[in-house]
Amino acid sequence: MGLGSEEGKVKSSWDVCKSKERKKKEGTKAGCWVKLRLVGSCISSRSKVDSSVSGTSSHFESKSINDASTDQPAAPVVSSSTTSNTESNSSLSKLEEELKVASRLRKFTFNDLKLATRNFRPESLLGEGGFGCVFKGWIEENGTAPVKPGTGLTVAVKTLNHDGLQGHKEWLDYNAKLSDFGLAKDGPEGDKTHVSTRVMGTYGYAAPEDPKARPLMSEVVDTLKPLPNLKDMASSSYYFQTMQADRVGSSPNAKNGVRSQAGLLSRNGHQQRSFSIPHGPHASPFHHQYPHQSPKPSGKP
Ligand SMILES: Nc1ncnc2c1ncn2[C@@H]1O[C@H](COP(=O)(O)OP(=O)(O)OP(=O)(O)O)[C@@H](O)[C@H]1O
Repeated sequence: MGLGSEEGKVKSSWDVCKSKERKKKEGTKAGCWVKLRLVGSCISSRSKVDSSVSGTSSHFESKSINDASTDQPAAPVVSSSTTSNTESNSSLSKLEEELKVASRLRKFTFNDLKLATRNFRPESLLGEGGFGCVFKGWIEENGTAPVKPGTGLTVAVKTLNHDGLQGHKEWLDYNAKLSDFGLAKDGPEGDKTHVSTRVMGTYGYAAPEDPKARPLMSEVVDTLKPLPNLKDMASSSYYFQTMQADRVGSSPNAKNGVRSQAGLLSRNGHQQRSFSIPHGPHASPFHHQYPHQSPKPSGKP
């Protein structure tokens, strides 16, 4: 990315950034989020800012802008060589992959980036995106320490807006130790009649810096084994039953042409409540989500 064309924008962008910053400082004590890229080169791993030094909440992300570059300080990207047939195996290899990437992370302090960009000074401003300003800085080739301008690696550091959510998800993920063991089943959607038996959910997530906190996949599988047959659970659910009834009712082959309402099945002219709802339709968590009529357009005006 050429820097010359950015020169004209620098002053005005900086003014915009500064005045925004001023407003934010007055209104909130929220931390500064930063994102980092190499200029004309790349770091193949994602990195995180340690905000403990500055006491502010900071986020750092390195992004490749030139994947063809081979002069890299970070380890090469590990290729995925695991060929798994089962889902748990592929999940396992995915986790392994994540751990390998995590082990290559560089951890920056806010101060590192502050010094690298010479205190985010106006002269270091490269430009402004929708979510914040981008500054030029210099860090050592194989580490995180700031170095003199013109030496080491040139990087672009983005300070994310205080009230923006860019990078928020990654930051939360990084901070999570083990979380969300919730499991869910894929229900039928639209035209699809197939009910997936695949269990969706996060088996567990360990912070990259603490891989020991991650449970072994075999432990996860053992935990899941005693669960009741999820396929049966799904097909006897209120959601599935109602969906089926609605589909039969809206089918052109439906004999009596009576469409079902949520929670009621129409068979042979008799109305009966779906057996999967012991306490009526309000017992279902899907009650408010599922439309009473088929979402499928009828094709008629
Ligand atoms: N690596 C870089 N080298 C040189 N200039 C850069 C670099 N990265 C960003 N810039 C400058 O900073 C400006 C903003 O970049 P940024 O990545 O924030 O843009 P964006 O993706 O449009 O923003 P956002 O994601 O906030 O909407 C760019 O238009 C460019 O002028």
